[in-house]
Amino acid sequence: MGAGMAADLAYVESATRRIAEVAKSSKIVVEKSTVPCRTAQSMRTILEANSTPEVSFQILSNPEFLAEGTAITDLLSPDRVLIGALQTEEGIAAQNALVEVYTHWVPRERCITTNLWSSELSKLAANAMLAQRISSVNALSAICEATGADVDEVARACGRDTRLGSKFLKASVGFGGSCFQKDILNLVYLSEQLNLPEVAAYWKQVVIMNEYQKKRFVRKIISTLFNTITNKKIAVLGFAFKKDTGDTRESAAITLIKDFIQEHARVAIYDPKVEHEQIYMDLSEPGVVDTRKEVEKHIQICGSAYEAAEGADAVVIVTEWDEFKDENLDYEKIYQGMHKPAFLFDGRLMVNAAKLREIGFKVNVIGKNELAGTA
Ligand SMILES: NC(=O)c1ccc[n+]([C@@H]2O[C@H](COP(=O)([O-])OP(=O)(O)OC[C@H]3O[C@@H](n4cnc5c(N)ncnc54)[C@H](O)[C@@H]3O)[C@@H](O)[C@H]2O)c1
Ligand SMILES: O=c1ccn([C@@H]2O[C@H](COP(=O)(O)OP(=O)(O)O[C@H]3O[C@H](CO)[C@@H](O)[C@H](O)[C@H]3O)[C@@H](O)[C@H]2O)c(=O)[nH]1
Repeated sequence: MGAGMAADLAYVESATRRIAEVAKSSKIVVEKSTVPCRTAQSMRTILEANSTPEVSFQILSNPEFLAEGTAITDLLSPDRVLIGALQTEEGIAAQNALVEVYTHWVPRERCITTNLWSSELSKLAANAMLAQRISSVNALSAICEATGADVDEVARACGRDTRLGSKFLKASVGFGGSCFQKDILNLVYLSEQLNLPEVAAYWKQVVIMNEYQKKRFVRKIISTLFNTITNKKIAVLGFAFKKDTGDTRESAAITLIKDFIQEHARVAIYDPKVEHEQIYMDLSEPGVVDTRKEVEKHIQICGSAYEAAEGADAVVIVTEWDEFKDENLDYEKIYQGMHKPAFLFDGRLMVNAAKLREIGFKVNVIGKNELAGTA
């Protein structure tokens, strides 16, 4: 039940049983992983069934909020540390003990204490709200492309309202990463289990919009390349789900490249960090292209953006690596090596389109229309 949506808690359960088995004295058990709301209840039932007058257990929820690429800064200087506990005398004592640990490097006012269920739900809620902002701005990016509004300008104008705030409003080819989709689907499943179908549908739309954004980008590329990419060479810059990490879990690049392969394009990939083996693994598709040899027929993994773009019909920026910015990459050189017309699709709003158009590129940026500013 819940396949593809619910969290698999088998290992949480077995770890809890193991703690119950081996504990010789009272313990505070801290949930760090992201779990469905009320997971601590099952843990408590297991632990309490094994407690004795000498050995008792307290469970705390202390969700991890670090983001990849900034993990150390996030650990050393978190916006907040959240610690949830049962609001019993023993629960609050355990909560205070963990607060004490954090106050060695985190100011006390940044440690938020709540009840256990608020803490578990807040982790899912924070990720759902962050992803929702991206889906909101991505939904607006489609309107921008159709009207001549510029999604960066819209995000800046909205973000200056202190009630909205400016962060996490960067339109993109879609959010990726191991957390957002999984955690939202977890929330959707929880809502369904709680017989709240409208709530479930509301959060599910964030994921649906994310999928739509990726498909929309692919469709735009195909239609711009005269409705076919068969045998055309597409250079994909970036494979990781975001910059400064080699992680590819749920990366938009995977969906995009699989679609390019499906449309019989030749795909050249460059990412500064991702391991080549990882790329082959991610692009294997059981029953379609299921061996590395099969994948190799469709893709070429390159050592630089220049190599990937050599002889390409289109360059597609998928990950926001700094080295793809126009002040860091020699786009003149890239242009020289490409088939003409040379198309560039910016899925991360990184390049100065006007500058690249001057070089000769046909530029397409998510959430921007070439005719912007004209009548
Ligand atoms: N990645 C992030 O940025 C991040 C941030 C905040 C919270 N989280 C949460 O932290 C948890 C872990 O995420 P992650 O990205 O580190 O996952 P991960 O897959 O990178 O790491 C999980 C680790 O657990 C090990 N493992 C898996 N099954 C095991 C088992 N049965 N016995 C022993 N070890 C086992 C794996 O080998 C791996 O080292 C998740 O709940 C996630 O939602 C992750
Ligand atoms: O304005 C933005 C911000 C991010 N992204 C994309 O969103 C995804 C996720 O980015 P980010 O949240 O920075 O990375 P994660 O490492 O997935 O971190 C998220 O997921 C973690 C795991 O739960 C949480 O701990 C973090 O707080 C939460 O930010 C990436 O593909 C980004 O490129 C955008 O498209 N536009």
